Amino acid sequence: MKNNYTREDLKRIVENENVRYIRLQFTDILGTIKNVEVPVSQLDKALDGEMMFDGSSIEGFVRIEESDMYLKPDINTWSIFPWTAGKGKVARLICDIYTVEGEPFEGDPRSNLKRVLKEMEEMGYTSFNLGPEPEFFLFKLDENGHPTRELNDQGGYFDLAPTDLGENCRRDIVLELEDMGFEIEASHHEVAQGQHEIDFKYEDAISACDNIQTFKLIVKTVARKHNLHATFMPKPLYGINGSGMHFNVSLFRGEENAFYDENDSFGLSGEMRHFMGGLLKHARGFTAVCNPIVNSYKRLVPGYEAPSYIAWSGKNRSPLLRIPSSRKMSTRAEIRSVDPAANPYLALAVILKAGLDGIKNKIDLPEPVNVNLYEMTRDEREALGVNDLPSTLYTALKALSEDEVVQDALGPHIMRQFHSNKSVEWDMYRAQVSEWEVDQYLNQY
Ligand SMILES: Nc1ncnc2c1ncn2[C@@H]1O[C@H](COP(=O)(O)OP(=O)(O)OP(=O)(O)O)[C@@H](O)[C@H]1O
Ligand SMILES: N[C@@H](CCC(=O)O)C(=O)O
Ligand SMILES: [Mg+2]
Ligand SMILES: [Mg+2]
Repeated sequence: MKNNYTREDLKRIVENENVRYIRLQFTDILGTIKNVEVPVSQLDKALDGEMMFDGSSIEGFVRIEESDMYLKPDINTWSIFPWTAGKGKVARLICDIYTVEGEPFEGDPRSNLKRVLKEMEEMGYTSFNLGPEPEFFLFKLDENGHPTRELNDQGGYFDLAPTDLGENCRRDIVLELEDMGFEIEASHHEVAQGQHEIDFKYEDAISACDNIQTFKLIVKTVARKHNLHATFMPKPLYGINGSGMHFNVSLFRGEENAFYDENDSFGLSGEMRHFMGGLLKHARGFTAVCNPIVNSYKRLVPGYEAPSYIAWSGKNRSPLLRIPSSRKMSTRAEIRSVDPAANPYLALAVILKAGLDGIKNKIDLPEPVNVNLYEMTRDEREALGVNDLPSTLYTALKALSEDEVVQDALGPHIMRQFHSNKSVEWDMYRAQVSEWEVDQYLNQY
């Protein structure tokens, strides 16, 4: 979704399209999109990277004493929000964050991903590609406009109307996404009632993460217009599938997919096997980043097409990694644990770093597990050397503290802020008394 506009192009577009405001966007450590909105008269100043904001007001960024930060827009991310037609349109530019000293800010997830990508380039690769598969639920709003957990349809996987009442909403979402330059590959109802998936074409790491952030914004905005609430919460309802955001990834060297080898019996290169070996080795360490909220772990349980065990397969959907059957340019690894609560820039940084560590250290890829892991006993899994993914945010944070490669992928600033913020979240959660406990214990004890 990158364009190649010059400053002059933007000025012409502003004039022709009657753009009145520009949102300068960035993402904080927790994955939330932040905006500084400026009138279009400030376009030059913004493009010169001279717009300042107060970093101390952003969670996990900096202390009051060092709060001034600069927003440096990426001109290739210019886009007009299609729903702002009328009086005056609003456009956005996605920004990197710089310190007053003119250095990329180490707490900025987008700049941090660029740092890890440099390491990849030094190893001879030219791009890391990501095709994400974000899933979400559509729920009804109550009479006060607040979200409920009441589903608005009874549809199932690939069902068509009239059962799929969310279809009109999803179709509108796709149209708005296309207006913003997304190349939509597929859009369908997911396995659970009220659950949807829209897949867009893979792009290089930074553009793909920018796309995920834009995608979430558009899905939520359009759903509201249909009087629905779209949620990317990983497991909103007990007993049915949760929402994942599978990451399909590949490393390219120029026009060549470094994961593909036509001479290998599976069509997979040695680099890919080592990359996957690295992913498996660091899977426990990177889980806190890819599954960052308490609720993420309610999804990573057996039986709902989400992984709970560290293994790979070419066929089935119960392990952490799957190798979809397409080859040549589409040869890719699908990481099935990631969920849509993850900060995409951070999740991709830890995944890339884990894979590169596999290549650097020639980490061996174990044998695939082509049976349904959900149906195996712990002893059977242990006999195959299959470990568990962390089952709570607490165990995931502990595994993160023990994995230096994953910590390096975050850098010390993000690591410190992420870990302390998430530890507070866990402490708040563990003191709660849930309905399940009351139902189980109130009478019995
Ligand atoms: N070389 C590649 N590198 C990274 N991503 C790729 C590559 N080739 C294709 N993709 C992306 O992979 C994604 C494939 O999504 P698709 O829904 O087909 O996967 P799936 O795993 O079969 O679906 P599901 O898990 O929902 O059953 C798309 O975003 C596509 O653009
Ligand atoms: N919803 C499932 C994935 C279903 C699928 O394979 O598309 C998950 O939580 O990951
Ligand atoms: Mg899916
Ligand atoms: Mg998938």
